[in-house]
Amino acid sequence: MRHDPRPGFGDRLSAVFTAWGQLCVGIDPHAALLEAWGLPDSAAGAREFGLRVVEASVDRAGIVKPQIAFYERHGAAGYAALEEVLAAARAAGLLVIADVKRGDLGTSVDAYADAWLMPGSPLEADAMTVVAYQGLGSLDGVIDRAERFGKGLFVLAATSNPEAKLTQTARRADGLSVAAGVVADVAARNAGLSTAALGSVGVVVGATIALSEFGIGTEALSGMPVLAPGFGHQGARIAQLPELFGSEAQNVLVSASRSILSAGPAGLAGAIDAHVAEVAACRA
Ligand SMILES: O=c1ccn([C@@H]2O[C@H](COP(=O)(O)O)[C@@H](O)[C@H]2O)c(=O)[nH]1
Repeated sequence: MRHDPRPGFGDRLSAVFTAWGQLCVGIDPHAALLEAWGLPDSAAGAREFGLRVVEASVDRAGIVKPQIAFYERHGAAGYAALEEVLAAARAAGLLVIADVKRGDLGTSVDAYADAWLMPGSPLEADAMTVVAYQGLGSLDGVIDRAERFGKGLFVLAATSNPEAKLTQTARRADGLSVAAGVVADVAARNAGLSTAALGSVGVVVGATIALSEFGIGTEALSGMPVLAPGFGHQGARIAQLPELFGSEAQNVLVSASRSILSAGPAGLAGAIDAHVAEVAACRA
């Protein structure tokens, strides 16, 4: 029998769901939000913004998702700010998903995993988003690292943006849609790697899409964490969670950024509480 030195990400995620529910609070310091919050459009502003979201999330929600693009746009100083936000969130016990959407051939994408998942890395997170358009096999090294370090991965399958449909509903050589193929490949990898009820490799499925139009049945998502952006600002309603994901709604991370962040610093805690309550109400 295999000996797992660290608890798997799936197990940690399940514990967070039980303790705090399924809301994932986005940390997206858009320039417009920085202005609305009275913060400068700079690395210092993005740092302050991120730290305030972390502070408001503690004891209210269990998961945060920094969107790395909004730190990267400030260059090296943005990355330094991000390091502080990531460290503060992890030190506070929040589960941190780095929304970085990395993908490449094996050796290069492995280095991304070292950056975002390796214990002790300045950018260490608990999970990262990845892209499998070079084949799920290109992520073998990343998946191995995730398993070894007790970390998680979310592979883009059917994304929330409308422009994605043309590509993600295209047929692969095996007849599956690109989106359904990613889901099937992830399910196969989880089956081989984890005995946990919830695997450590999950998928990104937008809450704005109709799964059936992408050739995905909800049962295909069984046992895998599903990161679902698109709630709030992009139009999906949290109340639709059961209708969108059926029995697999229990595995969904309900991701919302602007619908929470637009409440401003004074309204932030209340907005998080309201989102948490809405998720809990439709899961009851
Ligand atoms: O399919 C996807 C994948 C990622 N995202 C990211 O999630 C947030 C959504 O922000 P909102 O303000 O709640 O719309 C953002 O960081 C996206 O880059 C996504 O929207 N869709």
